[in-house]
Amino acid sequence: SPPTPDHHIVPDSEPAVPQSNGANQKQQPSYRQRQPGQLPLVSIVDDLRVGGSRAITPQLGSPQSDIPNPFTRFVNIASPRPGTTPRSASAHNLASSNSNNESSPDSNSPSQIPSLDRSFTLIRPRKFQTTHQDVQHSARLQRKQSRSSSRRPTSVVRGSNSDGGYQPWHISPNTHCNGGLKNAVDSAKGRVSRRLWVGTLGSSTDSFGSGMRMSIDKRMRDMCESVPVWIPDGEFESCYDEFCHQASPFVLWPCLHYAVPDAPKTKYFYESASFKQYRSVNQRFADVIVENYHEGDIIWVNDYHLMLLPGLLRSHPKTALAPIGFFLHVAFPSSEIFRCLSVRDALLKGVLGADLVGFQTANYARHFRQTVSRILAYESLPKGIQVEGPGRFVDVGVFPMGIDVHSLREKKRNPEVQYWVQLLRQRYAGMKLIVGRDKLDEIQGVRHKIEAFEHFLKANPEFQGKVVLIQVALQTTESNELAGGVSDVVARINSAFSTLTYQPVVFLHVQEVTFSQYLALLTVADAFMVTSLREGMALRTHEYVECQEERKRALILSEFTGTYSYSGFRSCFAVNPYDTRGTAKAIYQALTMSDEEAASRWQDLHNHVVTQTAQAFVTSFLTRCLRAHTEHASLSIDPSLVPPLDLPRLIPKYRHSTTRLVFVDLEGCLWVRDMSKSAMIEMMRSGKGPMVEPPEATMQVLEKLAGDPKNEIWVLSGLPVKGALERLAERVPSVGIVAENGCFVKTREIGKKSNGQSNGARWINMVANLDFAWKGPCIEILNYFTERTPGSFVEERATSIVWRFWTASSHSHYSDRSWARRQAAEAQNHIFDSLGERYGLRIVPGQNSFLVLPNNISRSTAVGTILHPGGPACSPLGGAGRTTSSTGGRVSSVADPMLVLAIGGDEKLLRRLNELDDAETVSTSRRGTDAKWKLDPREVLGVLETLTQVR
Ligand SMILES: O=P(O)(O)OC[C@H]1O[C@H](O[C@H]2O[C@H](CO)[C@@H](O)[C@H](O)[C@H]2O)[C@H](O)[C@@H](O)[C@@H]1O
Repeated sequence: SPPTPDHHIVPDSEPAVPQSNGANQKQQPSYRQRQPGQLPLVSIVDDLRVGGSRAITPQLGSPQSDIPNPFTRFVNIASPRPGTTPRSASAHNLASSNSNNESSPDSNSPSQIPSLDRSFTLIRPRKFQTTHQDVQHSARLQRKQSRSSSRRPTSVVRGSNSDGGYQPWHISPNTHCNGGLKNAVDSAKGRVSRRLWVGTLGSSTDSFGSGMRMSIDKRMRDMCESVPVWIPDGEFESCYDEFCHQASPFVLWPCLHYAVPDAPKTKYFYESASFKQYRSVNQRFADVIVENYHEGDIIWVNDYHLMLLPGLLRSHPKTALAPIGFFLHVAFPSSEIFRCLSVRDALLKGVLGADLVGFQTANYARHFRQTVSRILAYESLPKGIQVEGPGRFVDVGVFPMGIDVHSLREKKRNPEVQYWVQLLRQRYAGMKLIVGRDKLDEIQGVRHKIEAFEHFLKANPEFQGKVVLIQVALQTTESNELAGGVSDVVARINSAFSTLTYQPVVFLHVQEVTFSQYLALLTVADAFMVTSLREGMALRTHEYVECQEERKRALILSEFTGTYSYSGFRSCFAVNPYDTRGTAKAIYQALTMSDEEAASRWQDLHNHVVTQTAQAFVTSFLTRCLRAHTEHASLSIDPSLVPPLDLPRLIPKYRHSTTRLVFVDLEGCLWVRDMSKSAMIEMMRSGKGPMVEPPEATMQVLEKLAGDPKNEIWVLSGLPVKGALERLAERVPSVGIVAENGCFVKTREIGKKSNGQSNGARWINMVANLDFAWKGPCIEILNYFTERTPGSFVEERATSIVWRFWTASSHSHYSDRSWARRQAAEAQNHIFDSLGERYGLRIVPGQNSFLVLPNNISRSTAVGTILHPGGPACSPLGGAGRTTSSTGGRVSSVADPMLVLAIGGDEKLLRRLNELDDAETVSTSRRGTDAKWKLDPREVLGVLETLTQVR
């Protein structure tokens, strides 16, 4: 068997290279043809639910933290298509052309003039609400919508058309529906030129006739960059209210937030039909997307309501090759919790239809990887999941959502906000205000918060009459307020501590507060308090920090929120919401700290808020999605479609090129089937490298090739310098060598100096200035896994570490190998989580081993240095500082090669070289490839031998 196939998939931080490759033209997604540096155009499909009209259920909408409705957290990002320039009509025009009856509470404010950047509400006139029952139904649905309508960029609502004039429907601005995701995507407009939001219309649509649907479809598309998904009311309710939200039976929302079910509920859930409706809703989304998809689009699916959608799209012929991203805005629990879901396999497989799965924090991402590995038995690597079967790889990444600071600053300047600031200051003069805003859901810990406040008042009587908790709450279901016991606790505190002029808890429903009033509250607050038992992020804390620019007061934050996991937020007062006494103590500390301490804490928080922005979130997610897709696209190309190397075509080109640069892999290519596996293992284990050297045939071919003055030959290897490569360098000094996957480069010796000494060819350390403090802890982790994995061992190299987890002989039991692979996956996750980010490491998986090395090092980076003068700093092996090679500042002596020939299995490198005009790239991998040609590794020596004879 060949020497260890050293790590051919070499992902690193460099952006994927767009390319055009004749051989695979049909497979090339069109986005590759876009201009360099230009992101594909974005079509955002967003929350379009009908209902939630503010006329009926006015909402508090936070333009920052609230993201579009679950059903609309779906962004379809597309390349610009000729002739589809979006219309630039403003929403104001839109509204006035359809109706002069806007009922927005904010519509008097000049800053609320509608624009396309805002949400819209399509309002159906009263005339259509024909029966009492209909009105009731509409109101009920709209109340349900209210939990998320504040996040909709657009909604269609049954509302009142108060001027009495008849319009089939009209659009009015919905300033409450200014979703965070929409803001984020809008604010990244410079990079994403077109979007299409896809979402549901929300409230009851069963009675909408086909004519009305068609005109809504048209208006949505023409004016709002949106496409509605029409879902029957019953199906919507079952999917959203039952499968997505209901606490009993145990379904998605509680599960993702660690609410463990009790047995009877779980049993009931097995029999529940709501999953069928969930699937059907996901299918309806898939149908609409397929209908609207054009090659070059990126599809971005948002949140837990649409977990099956990526898989459905991947299995449809039209979207099978599309770039698909999935982002989960909420938490993802430990595998021990997720495995309680009876439909766990289907949900995970659905999500894995994406090219990229994104999470808010590293913990959620790790939980997901572990869950997939444990439940589906797929290989879980730090970079993502190796999906079995079709040979796909799915990237898993962390993309913390943030707020659009600029847009919030603009909203703060609204005179209405200032008006309310003054009013609140007068009203609560001499008192301290604690503000909170939460979904009224047990998981957001509102009851815990109020109980802690009660404890605080009891323990600190001097604060009685002097501190008010203003709690804004968004009711999510009709019963959970009572079930959570929140009203009871509020009533208890207020009856115990109220006086004629003082009420300790002011409890408001979101609908009772305008956004301006809310911003005013954030501005005057002495503390903001979040006590979620679990939460994806908690961006309302970011809004609070931004609103406190002047006062710089405290943030009291649950340690179970995604926000808290970011170091910038460690300057809050962290609380464990289950610990009432501890939380009460934090309230006391927050209200009594000195101004200096407050300012210093706030500064840390603020630094984080302005760095982790919505724009950064959108840009990094989309860029990574595209990159992941590009990398995966070549893997999923059917290898049989890549033509075998056409030697008769290559030879004339080779003959007529007077300067040739040849890159060829050593292991698995120049060196195949020569060393027995046991000899190789022995060599690695004992470090007795010099005892083994590449086969004689390899040496001879290299000698002949390098002996041709027209050639510059580079051998690429994952092996360490010591051993086989040293022997190769001695035997064929005129060959350049890249060792340890790019950590070392040996320049070529090109003749002897007059004194008979060599011209100074030397080994160059490409990573001399890097911090290698990670090696100790990494070896420690691997030693632990070595003890549990028979036959495995750690191989320490100068700049990297290899763990060989499978060295057993062929008669070992299969289960031993799968055990070893599981251990390897666990070990990789462990190393990645504890050391990866801190030290900038990456892990490159091989068949029976994996390699840990610095992030910015790869064969492709080393080849970049060879090709381009003035590349990254290099220093001599063992030495420090910068140096130049023997060729006077550049590693290669060929300034402008007429032919670049690359043969090997490093897909990233081949793809990069494809960019060069005169490159012939040949893949020896059995997988799909973007290389121009493929070649059986056993034929490589023969091909090179033939080239040595070309005259
Ligand atoms: O109420 P749902 O329809 O179930 O939607 C769930 C919540 O979605 C949004 O919050 C989530 O995303 C936020 C931004 O990424 C994140 O900060 C938060 O922690 C997540 O839960 C929305 O903002 C909430 O109002 C919804 O309840």
